[in-house]
Amino acid sequence: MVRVAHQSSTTIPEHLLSLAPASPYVDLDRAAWSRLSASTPLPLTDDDVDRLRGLGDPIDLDEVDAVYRPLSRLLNLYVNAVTGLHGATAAFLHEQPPRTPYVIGVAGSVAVGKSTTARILREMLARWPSTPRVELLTTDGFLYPNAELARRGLMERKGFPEAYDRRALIRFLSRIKAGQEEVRAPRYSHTIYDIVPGEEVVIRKPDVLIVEGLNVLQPARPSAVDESTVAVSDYFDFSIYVDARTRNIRQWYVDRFLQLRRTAFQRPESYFRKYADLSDDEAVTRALSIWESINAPNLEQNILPTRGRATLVLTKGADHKVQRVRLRKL
Ligand SMILES: Nc1ncnc2c1ncn2[C@@H]1O[C@H](COP(=O)(O)OP(=O)(O)O)[C@@H](O)[C@H]1O
Ligand SMILES: CC(C)(COP(=O)(O)O)[C@@H](O)C(=O)NCCC(=O)O
Repeated sequence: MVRVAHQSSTTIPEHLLSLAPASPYVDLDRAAWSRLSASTPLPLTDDDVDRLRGLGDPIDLDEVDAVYRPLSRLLNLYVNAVTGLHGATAAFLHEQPPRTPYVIGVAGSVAVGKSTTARILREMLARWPSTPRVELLTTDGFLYPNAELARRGLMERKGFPEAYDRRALIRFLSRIKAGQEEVRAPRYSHTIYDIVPGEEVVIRKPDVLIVEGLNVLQPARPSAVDESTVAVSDYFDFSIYVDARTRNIRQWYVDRFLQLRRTAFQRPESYFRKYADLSDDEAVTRALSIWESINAPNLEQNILPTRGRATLVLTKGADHKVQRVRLRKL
């Protein structure tokens, strides 16, 4: 007999224990994870990491070595395995193997550091001979423009699933997966806090596409019809959830807001120009108010519930370093 924790009076017969749902993840601490790629070369330098680091993210070469070197090796194995599988299907059908991009989703809260993760991965994957062309797309380009958000009463819901044109994002991904020569997406600017009229992001048949955004792991909406019954993540070959304690992410958000106040907010065209001259205390109050009214509820209600759908979960500590890695094995 094995006693179950917290249920001192209940026991489960051992033969039934094997029927308990197994976790689909293998859970590794930082040291165990980093030992997995001993023979993989580290292709980046300190200068590369300086260039790729996001605002407020202290990532360094040691972190890239310990966390991203094994991840890039794993992804290289997966890309090659999928290419082999496509080859097998094509051989069976007497067709040429298709050239379709391998698509990786990167999810997580506002201010958790998704963009640094995505940029480092992009650079590392591009150094493998089988995937020299790696493109990066952020889903903010699929937010409705501010005028449309205002019309729908969603200006205080930027980043919530309903603030995105999900159908357009799904159309974009289906064209990518179909191997279309050129696929276009709208461009979002954090400076003007809106879609940039007349500007587009053009993606041209990459070997790998990394799609980064708050909501990329949202399941399909059950009530929707036709193509929207498909989830964005149906187009992913692999997905990563960047995770951390909410109180740490909140602190990172406030710290970044204070940094932005001295930099991006100073630009005359910045939507946040009105915050550029706030005192430290006023800026902290303003940042916390945006966090508590928009980003925290979105994290709790929409983003965190998608964590269990990811192929890999990177859990960061208060110092931004990844402490734990969970990899889906089932
Ligand atoms: N108001 C802003 N002005 C300029 N850049 C911003 C602003 N807010 C966020 N950013 C930048 O946009 C990128 C994405 O931020 P975010 O969506 O919070 O994701 P994450 O922090 O997980 O990468 C980051 O590089 C961040 O520094
Ligand atoms: C633009 C974002 C919604 C992120 O979009 P994503 O690329 O993750 O789809 C986010 O960075 C944002 O601006 N949120 C609104 C609340 C705030 O200003 O913090």
